[in-house]
Amino acid sequence: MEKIKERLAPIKFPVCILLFSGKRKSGKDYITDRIFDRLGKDNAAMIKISAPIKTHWAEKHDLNFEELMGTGEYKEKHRQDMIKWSEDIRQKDCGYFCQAAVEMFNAHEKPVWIVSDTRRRSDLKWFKENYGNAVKTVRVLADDDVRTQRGWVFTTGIDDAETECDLDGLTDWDWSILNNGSEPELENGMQNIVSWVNSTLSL
Ligand SMILES: Nc1ncnc2c1ncn2[C@@H]1O[C@H](COP(=O)(O)OP(=O)(O)OP(=O)(O)O)[C@@H](O)[C@H]1O
Repeated sequence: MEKIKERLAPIKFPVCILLFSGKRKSGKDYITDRIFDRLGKDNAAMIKISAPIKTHWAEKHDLNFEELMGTGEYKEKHRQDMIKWSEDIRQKDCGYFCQAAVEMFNAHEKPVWIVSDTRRRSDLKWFKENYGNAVKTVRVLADDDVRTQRGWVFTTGIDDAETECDLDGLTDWDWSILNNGSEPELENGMQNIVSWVNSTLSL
């Protein structure tokens, strides 16, 4: 019965898609969680492009998906192998994991999509090609010393890899949020986005 309901659910075109990116430990998950809470689960879907990669990887290697999605050592241990494997798939179809993530999180049921882990120019391209002006980009910024306090350690092979650096040269973000620990500054940044989304939803 559940399956039939799912199949009959109308496919909606999203009103807006917020693509968040930023360096490791800049606070992407922290900020997107807070924005998601404010918009509410009736309005918003949270999408993690890394989730379908990790599901496939966990199944293939009989690993724990929750730990792969978390922030601990387990994730770091598998990160490089997963990247290489997913790269091979992405070379054949650059939007493969974006599309898989949209489906995995049932995003088409919600008008607002929050993507918390945009890492590549090809991710931006895929969303823009498929959803046009609905797509908005948000860069999360934090100084290295603040990221270090949050547990970041520069790691060769990760921090100098395409997944960390591909978006570095871009400057034309719709919004940038500075997340160096000042709550008023962060609040102001989040509120600008939430207000814009709410006004777009009520059009
Ligand atoms: N403004 C903030 N106030 C308090 N804690 C914060 C803030 N921003 C981030 N943190 C904390 O810093 C840590 C790293 O943040 P988070 O996991 O959101 O970073 P990330 O950019 O998603 O990292 P990664 O790319 O490695 O997954 C978390 O423990 C988070 O709770």
